Amino acid sequence: MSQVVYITVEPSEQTCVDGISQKQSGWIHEHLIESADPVKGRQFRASHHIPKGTCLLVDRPYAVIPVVDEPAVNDNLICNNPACNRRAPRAERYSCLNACIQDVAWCSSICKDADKSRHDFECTWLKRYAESIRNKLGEYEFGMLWLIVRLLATRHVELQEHGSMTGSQTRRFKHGWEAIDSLCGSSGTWSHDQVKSWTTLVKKYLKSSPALPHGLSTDRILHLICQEEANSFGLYPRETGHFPPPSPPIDRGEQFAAAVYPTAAIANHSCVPNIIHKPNDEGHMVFTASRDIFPGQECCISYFDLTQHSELDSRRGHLRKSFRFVCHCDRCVSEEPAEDTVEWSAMPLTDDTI
Ligand SMILES: C[S@@+](CC[C@H](N)C(=O)[O-])C[C@H]1O[C@@H](n2cnc3c(N)ncnc32)[C@H](O)[C@@H]1O
Repeated sequence: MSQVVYITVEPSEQTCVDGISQKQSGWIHEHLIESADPVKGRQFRASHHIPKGTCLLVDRPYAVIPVVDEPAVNDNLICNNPACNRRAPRAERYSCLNACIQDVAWCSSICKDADKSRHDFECTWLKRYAESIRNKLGEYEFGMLWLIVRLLATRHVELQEHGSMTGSQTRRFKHGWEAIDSLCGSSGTWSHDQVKSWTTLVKKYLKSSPALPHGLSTDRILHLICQEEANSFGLYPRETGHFPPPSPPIDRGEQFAAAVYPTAAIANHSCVPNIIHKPNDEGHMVFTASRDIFPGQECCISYFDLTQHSELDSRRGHLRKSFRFVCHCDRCVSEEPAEDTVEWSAMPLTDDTI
């Protein structure tokens, strides 16, 4: 293996200065702890005072896909080696010899070689299905299915390297496939019609086969889609979560990738977030405290650009539609007119309400 591939370092051994990761793997601030909320589920809390500007988390994606228009000519396409994820400018790119899809490229021959076993897992599937999925179902569905294939590819590499899934008993947070396995989201989270449509996609495109040898049941893959849809991040070049929104507003830029992060996925949403998040140049998700956070306080990000939805109805409507939950952040609860309290929380998350 070359020096740019996976470097596995215990989180405690790593340092983070001014929001910049010093290592290739994940890092978690010692005062950021996991706890549980009866309504929201898992959450991050501060165990001690965390000063504004503190870097809290640098998390490496378990799987990431590029999301760009016209990949062949787009300089924002990222290197497909998951240990790199840096931009792969057109002039310096290495493509797949099997010519699977143009979205797959590496920034150097070292990255291409280092990514061989992971890409081999997805290559036949991409060659066989990518074009027809894109033509029939569009870019969103293709991206979702490809991200699932990449989750399975990383699991495949993890199994090859360790023989079994590595345990997290000695760590503060689960990692690897074990962390992906424990992500929230199930068929109960999504509408009946949505689950029915995903079931059809799983049977058609994601069943275990020689083209996609994952060995998992169709139910498990359906569950993985439900988890991925509740936990994946869009990657934008600039920060998300400034509150109050600065004037003029900060445009977070155009999405260039989508990813699933094992630890960052624990962060709940708040419409008055105390964490700003942004991917670094290697696609690692970096959390930074946007104000002082006091012991016991929940640490939250914003799941969307807060300048796009300022009123309570607009914010809650957006979260219900895109993420299928009723926001119970401090700001939404405090802005609820008394008579609305029952209405919002009693409203079922069925298709006709979104
Ligand atoms: C990315 S996960 C966050 C971690 C999650 N709480 C867990 O248990 O793993 C997103 C899910 O957390 C819950 N959630 C996040 N923010 C919330 C909020 N402001 N109000 C209510 N539920 C929230 C919703 O169930 C949502 O689907």
